[in-house]
Amino acid sequence: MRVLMVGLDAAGKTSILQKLVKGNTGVTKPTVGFNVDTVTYKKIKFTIIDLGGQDKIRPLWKHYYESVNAVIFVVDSNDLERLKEANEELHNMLAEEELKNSSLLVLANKQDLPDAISAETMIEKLDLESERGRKWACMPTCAITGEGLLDGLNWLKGALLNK
Ligand SMILES: Nc1nc2c(ncn2[C@@H]2O[C@H](COP(=O)(O)OP(=O)(O)OP(=O)(O)O)[C@@H](O)[C@H]2O)c(=O)[nH]1
Ligand SMILES: [Mg+2]
Repeated sequence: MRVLMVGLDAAGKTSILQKLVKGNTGVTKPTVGFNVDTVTYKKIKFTIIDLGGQDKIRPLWKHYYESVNAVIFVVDSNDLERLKEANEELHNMLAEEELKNSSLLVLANKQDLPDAISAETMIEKLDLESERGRKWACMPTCAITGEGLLDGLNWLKGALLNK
């Protein structure tokens, strides 16, 4: 299963990939380009492509849309100022024809931080209910503890198999 992981810079994408692959997070640098790794969970092999989220390189995301089964959109739940920007980038991306049939998993990351909003609030802030006709879910995660990450893979597995 080919999964694209995107989201604004510093949302925690590379940390999430590290946690899933190595079991712990290390020091990360802003991703320029991409990281790719595979994780096998419940007999499903997930190839996760982690793209850099800095605004100048967001235009590169579209080069990876082809033959993607699902998109993971990671949001910093503690960065309330940039939720609007995250909303815009998410919906711009979902408007792309190539992603019409892909499932969407939103990870409300950094749940360990004091101002983090809940997954329910994230659904409202990102207008996810407007995504009719698409399989989507929003889950609370923490890259550092790994909270929610396997629940996310489990949901992706279900979304893939029920297609
Ligand atoms: N407290 C907390 N910090 C996190 C969490 N996830 C990531 N971070 C921190 O957030 C910062 C950015 O994390 P990255 O994983 O590099 O973010 P990214 O989304 O890959 O960023 P780009 O590559 O620039 O798009 C790092 O300092 C991480 O340690 C989390 O769940 N909780
Ligand atoms: Mg990164």
